[in-house]
This record gives sequence, C-alpha cells and structure tokens, in this order.
Amino acid sequence: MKGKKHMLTKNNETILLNNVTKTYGSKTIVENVSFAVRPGRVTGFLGPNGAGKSTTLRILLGIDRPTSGTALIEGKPYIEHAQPLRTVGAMIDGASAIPERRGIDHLSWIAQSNRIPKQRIYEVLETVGLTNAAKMRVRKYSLGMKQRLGLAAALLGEPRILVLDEPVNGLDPEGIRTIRGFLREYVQKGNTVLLSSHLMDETSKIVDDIVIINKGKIIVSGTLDDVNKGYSSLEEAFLGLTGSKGGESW
Ligand SMILES: Nc1ncnc2c1ncn2[C@@H]1O[C@H](COP(=O)(O)OP(=O)(O)OP(=O)(O)O)[C@@H](O)[C@H]1O
Repeated sequence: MKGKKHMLTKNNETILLNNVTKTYGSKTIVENVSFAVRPGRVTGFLGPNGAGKSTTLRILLGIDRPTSGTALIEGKPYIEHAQPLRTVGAMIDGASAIPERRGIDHLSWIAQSNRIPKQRIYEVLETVGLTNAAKMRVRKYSLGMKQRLGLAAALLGEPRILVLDEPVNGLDPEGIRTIRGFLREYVQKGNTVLLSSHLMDETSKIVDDIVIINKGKIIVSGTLDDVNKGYSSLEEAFLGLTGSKGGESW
C-alpha cells in the first residue's frame, strides 16, 4: 500500500480536525492535519516521539491555539462547550498529579472545581481499580497506577468522548488488557475514544481505527485492518509507509 489514504468518512464524526497547522517561530510542528474520529470506535493516533501527537491533542482540547485550521468536538471547538468536562474527558499527562497528594484528593480537587458530586469519585476509583489505593500518596503509585488515576480523572464528568495521550505507556500486558476491556465496553455504549501512542504494536491490540502522523503530517488513516493489509504488523506498515528502516525513529 503506497501513498496517502484517508478512509474515514466525515459524516458521523464526533471529532473533526481540518487542516490544523501549528508553527513555533520558523518551526512547523504540525502541518495540515485533518482527520475524523467516529463514535463507537477506539481510534489510535500513532506516530514516533516528536511527531506532533501531543501538540495536536492540545489544540483539540483548547490548551494550545492552532496557527491555522480548526479542531472541532461535536461540531464546535472545545472551549465553546458549556460543560466541556461532561463532554470530553482528557488525560494529557497521566503522571501529572501532585506527588504529595493522595489519589482521592487529586480526584476530589477536580470534582469540586467542576461541581461533580462526591459519589462519582468512588465510582471512578472503582472503575479503574484504585479503590484500595485511594488513600495512598501519588508518589507511591507505580506508573500504571498513575495512568489509572489519570483515566479516573478523565472519567469524572461522565463524558461521551475520551481523549487520552499515551495511556498505555508504562503499562504491563495485564494493564493493557484491562484498559482494552474498559475502552471496549465504553465505546460499545456509543462513546468515542481517541488515544495517542508511539507504541504501535501494543496499541494495535486496542484500536479499531488508526491515524498515523509522522514529522507533523498525517501519512495514513483508516481502519486497523485496512492500514495493516499486506504488512505483518502495524510497525511494519509504518516503516513501509514512511520508507524508513527499523530502529530509525522509535
Ligand atoms: N512550545 C513549543 N515550542 C517549540 N517547539 C515545541 C513546543 N511544543 C512542542 N514542540 C516541538 O514539537 C515537536 C512535536 O512535539 P509533540 O510533543 O507534539 O510530539 P509527540 O508526537 O507527542 O511526541 P512524544 O511522543 O515524544 O510526546 C517536538 O519536536 C517538540 O520539540
């Protein structure tokens, strides 16, 4: 399979990026990034370190402004949503909780500042399997536990859409299985997941659709099966599509 492919329809999307470009000074970080994300599917936003994934997600979540182009969630920019946390749950930095805080206090703080009832904290702790570790200080959490705390925070507002930056980073196979099960159930209810990763083969176990970015540009998007066709793995597909050799950019 050669050349660009954009196979996702733009009819039923919950997330739609249209020609998003971001420059810092003379440096172009992402260029004309366009893709659509559909409900009921887990979409993987994949690419090597430094490809522009976090920058794109930060623009989608209104943390950064694009130099040009639009990033829409259910038809409007993130910041125009009246209750963004109830529409989109985001995990941008899984390990971002203050280390001296207890897990439960991290969640309480977010819940209080967003008028989310206390009961919801216990529900999300249960969902991610942190109930027994809720009173531990975050500095004692493993990387996997911090990722789960980040996911719990993203779920607080019962959002219809989850945007997760590198959620499988640092997870062992068991952790990956758990998150896969959770995300599968979540999208089966008609919700949407967009997650980024530089770990192609781990992520391919979780996703339905993929969008691959390399050096700030989208090189392919479509269903996992379509993009994988003719390759032994997603990593092979990436190497084939970019014309790079193994080990160059991973
Ligand atoms: N504020 C900034 N000013 C200048 N350059 C930046 C800024 N933010 C990001 N970059 C650069 O943009 C490029 C893309 O970074 P980004 O974090 O979006 O990539 P990524 O695909 O998420 O990579 P990673 O997997 O390593 O997080 C990098 O070269 C980074 O140094």
